[in-house]
Amino acid sequence: MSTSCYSNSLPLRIVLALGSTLIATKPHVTVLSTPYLDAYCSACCGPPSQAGLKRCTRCRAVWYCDLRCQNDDWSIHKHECIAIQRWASSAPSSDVAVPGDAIRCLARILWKRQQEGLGSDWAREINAMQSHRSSIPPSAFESHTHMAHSVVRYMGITSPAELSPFGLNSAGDLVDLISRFTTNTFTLTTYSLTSIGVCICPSIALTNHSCEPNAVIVFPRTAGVPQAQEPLMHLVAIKDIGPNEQIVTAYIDVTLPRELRQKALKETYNFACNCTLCTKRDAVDPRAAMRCPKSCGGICPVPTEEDTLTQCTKCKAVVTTVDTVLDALRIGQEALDKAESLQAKDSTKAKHIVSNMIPILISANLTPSCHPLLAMTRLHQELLIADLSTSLTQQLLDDTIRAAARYSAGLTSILPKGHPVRGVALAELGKLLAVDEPSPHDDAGTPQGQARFPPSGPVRLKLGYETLVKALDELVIGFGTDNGGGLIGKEVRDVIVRLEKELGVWTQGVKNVLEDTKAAPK
Ligand SMILES: C[S@@+](CC[C@H](N)C(=O)[O-])C[C@H]1O[C@@H](n2cnc3c(N)ncnc32)[C@H](O)[C@@H]1O
Repeated sequence: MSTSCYSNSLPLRIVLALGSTLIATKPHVTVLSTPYLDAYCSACCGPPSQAGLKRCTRCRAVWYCDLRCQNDDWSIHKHECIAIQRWASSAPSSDVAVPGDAIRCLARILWKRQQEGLGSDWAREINAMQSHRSSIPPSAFESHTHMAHSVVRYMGITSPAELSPFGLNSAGDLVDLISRFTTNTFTLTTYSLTSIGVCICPSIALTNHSCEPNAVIVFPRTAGVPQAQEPLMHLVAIKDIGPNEQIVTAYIDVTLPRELRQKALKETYNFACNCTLCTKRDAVDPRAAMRCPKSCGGICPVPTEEDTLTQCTKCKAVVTTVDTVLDALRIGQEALDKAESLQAKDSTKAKHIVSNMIPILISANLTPSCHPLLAMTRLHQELLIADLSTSLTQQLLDDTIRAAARYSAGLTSILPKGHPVRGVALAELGKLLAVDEPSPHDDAGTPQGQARFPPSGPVRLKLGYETLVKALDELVIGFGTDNGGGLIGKEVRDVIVRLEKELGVWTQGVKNVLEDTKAAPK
């Protein structure tokens, strides 16, 4: 595809190898989501050091690593601090004492624009971001207007005249800024891809979307980067990119099937995607696939309400359980939505829903990569990992490893090697396999074909080691080869070194026993 498809798209003249960092830049504005305000620094967006975070004593809502981070943020936080206190004083409950991240991010853009100057490069770059002001659908217009009211209230603006210092001549200009924000905002993530907030970065926002991206956006937190430059946002090539090829990233979760991707892109970004993945119809999409009803090893597309005739691409066996599969897909999606909404508030209930639903989806013959089974497995893994921190039992650890293995297997058939999501999932699985077992089971004498998963003892450690080596191979692509895969790459390397030592001890231990046995008097 040439560079000239969609107005400002990022041009590219040279060949770039996978794993290259194409851009590393600090976003213009970053904001943490409310649940993460006390867990990460509001300036560098890093996790707390051993000394913990320090709270702003005035608004008592935002936290910093130390005085240096607090000072770095003060020129904007001095406005924000007053706004948060004003908002909290009229909030109906403590749950909503701080406005959402979108409102806080928009206000930060406006304060920073005022500070930098309306004619500054900073302001020009924000103004140049694409807006859909003239073609916003009525539903989005309503939500933009609602957001505009909240921004004005949060910033303490009481008349249209008070908008002009921020470069806004009318309320319509604010709605326009909100449209730019919605179209160009990025998710702020940790070095291991947990979403913790939002950010605005006009240069990287020039990249267009594809559901089969050749580049990704990550925050690797590379060793040696001064704290004041963090969070540093990297655009990394995950495929070799040729001359005249457009750099494309994914705006949405590309593990979703076509229909859901199209819906999300239309609603938030106002376009119909016609990338290769959205237009190719010949192959079965693993995001919407089930196993052959005759278990021949082939797969079939899942049936839809419109197309109920589906058969195995290998042996041509026809699926006769169409109604069961359609029901499983429908209730699976409902259960996923419910469990996701409960994850933070009532994780026990969320886990109950997920662990009841997964066997139903598996028995409907869905492949591990099929939606909603893949998303459900990821959620299951997250919930189990959260439980592990409070009670580490062998049963729980093994269940978590099985969920992580199923999730990794599902991702492998969807995402290309080197995609950071794949690398992080493999790293998670490897790290789980490397956890000290509370009560290892005795696998000795189990015939090969019937070996249980996960294994115990040195076999498990070896599997963990191999998984982490594979993970590292992927992480150094997805998080950048030049920085060794960032902080997650370093973490994985540390566990690999530990396992090498432990496996060495095991091997040496076995050798010693063998030698002792040989040397023992008969
Ligand atoms: C973050 S901006 C990308 C940069 C934008 N093309 C520009 O000129 O500034 C997102 C907007 O670009 C357009 N866009 C991005 N990817 C596209 C695609 N694959 N097909 C059509 N339009 C796309 C849509 O209008 C979308 O709302």
